[in-house]
Amino acid sequence: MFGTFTLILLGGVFVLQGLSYLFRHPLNRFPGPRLAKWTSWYRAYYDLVGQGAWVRQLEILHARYGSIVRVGPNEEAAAMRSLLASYFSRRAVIRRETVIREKILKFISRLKSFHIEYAKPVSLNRALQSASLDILTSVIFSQSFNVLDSPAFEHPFVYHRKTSVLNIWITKYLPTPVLAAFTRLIPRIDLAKDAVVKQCNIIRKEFEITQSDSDDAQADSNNTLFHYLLRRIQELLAKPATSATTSARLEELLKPSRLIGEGINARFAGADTVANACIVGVRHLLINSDILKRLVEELDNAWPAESEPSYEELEKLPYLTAVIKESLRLSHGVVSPLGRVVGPGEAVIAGEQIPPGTNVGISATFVHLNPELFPDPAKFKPERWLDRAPRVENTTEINSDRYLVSFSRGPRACVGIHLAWCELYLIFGMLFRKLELNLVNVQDLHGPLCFDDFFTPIFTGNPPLVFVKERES
Ligand code: HEM
Repeated sequence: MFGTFTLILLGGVFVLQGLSYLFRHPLNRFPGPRLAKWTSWYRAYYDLVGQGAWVRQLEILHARYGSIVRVGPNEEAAAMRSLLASYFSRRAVIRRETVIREKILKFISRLKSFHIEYAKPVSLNRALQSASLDILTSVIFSQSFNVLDSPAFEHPFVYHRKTSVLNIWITKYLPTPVLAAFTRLIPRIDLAKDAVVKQCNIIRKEFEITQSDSDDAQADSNNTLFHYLLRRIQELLAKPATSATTSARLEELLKPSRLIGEGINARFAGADTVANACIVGVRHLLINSDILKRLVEELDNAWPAESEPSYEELEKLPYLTAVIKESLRLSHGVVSPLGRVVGPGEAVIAGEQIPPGTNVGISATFVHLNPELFPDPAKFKPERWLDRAPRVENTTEINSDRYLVSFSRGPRACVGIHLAWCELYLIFGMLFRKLELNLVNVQDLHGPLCFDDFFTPIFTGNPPLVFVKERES
């Protein structure tokens, strides 16, 4: 009896709070679906039941309500960061170039022997995902995950990717016990969770080894992410001028759970994003022979058979650069709107005053596919990045680097940007200089390239299948 009464009381408070929120909230003047103003389960429906359909729903909402849409009760979407930024600085990345190059050579050699080993064409998406995971893990950890060694590029860390990322939305909305029951009920999700847990365990182990190996932590040659973070935080703590507050903050960063978390974060932030840019770029190159021909010509001229240009030399190639920018534009980076909090003062967005404290977010897709910024936006056109017309006053600048927001902008932008660029130059450069990819399913690749929104996009539809041959130099 008492229990029922408490439930009714709690339910009443919840409904009253909801109603007052609904009618008195300062964001009420912004249009949007009624349900979304009241509960974040509106979005959860598209994330979970629609399995990555949120960005598609946002397109519909923008078409219906205009450029600003209220999509949640309050949503329109340091020290560790600066340490990560210096670990991934341009100079540090260039120092690790040989490690990246080695993994790409391994990738290329696996592609070359694929049809002899398996008597079938290579499915490129998984191959590229495997390569990017091995490159990243070999750069930041003492050993790479070596998924490139797996038969037919089907390592579980790559194979279960889609179901693994569904966990992002499940963990966002469900409390842990419900989540545990849910994953056990659906074996596919359980398997994917297993793949994620295994990767987290490898990273945890890597941290424990680094920690126990404290003498080596001083050695410059030991350049893993954990060695670097432990060494730098300890150096900062040892500085005589460090205040008590700063020390407390640094001690907090030294906690194993925090550091392991950063390793896991880097693993999941830095592999699929690079793979996606490659998946999009390679696919478009394979179905646009003129673009491919121009790229290969540029590479052949800059790269005689007997030499291996460095990343810094490849960066100077204009067409290769344009191909990479176009691949980044159409792969978007992160497609879920990235949340930022307005403040301390008001902000003006699309001509509207937004109160401080409001969570706002814009998906990179709406920028990258805006025809006013990128004319004919769905088309893969590297030429748009070359010989851009000078900006005419009071007009929108078109095809501008300013609107290439795959890495986001400002203080929360990607810390791995230099590593990503280096990987992309070397992957695109080496792949198309060294190999000939003969597409066997051209009919599957025409039509728009669609994706599901799992924070980063998961591209749907059939992947390119290719037979690979070494190019004659
Ligand atoms: C084409 C490749 C990449 C793209 C498009 C990309 C995009 C992004 C974006 C948009 C963010 C901001 C997320 C937010 O605001 O919450 C981000 C954050 C981040 N990225 Fe990347 N990224 C790429 C590659 C990498 C690589 C190679 C690494 C290396 C580990 C990396 C590590 C990170 C980390 C650690 C963060 C979180 C930074 C923070 O906590 O503020 N990313 N990335």
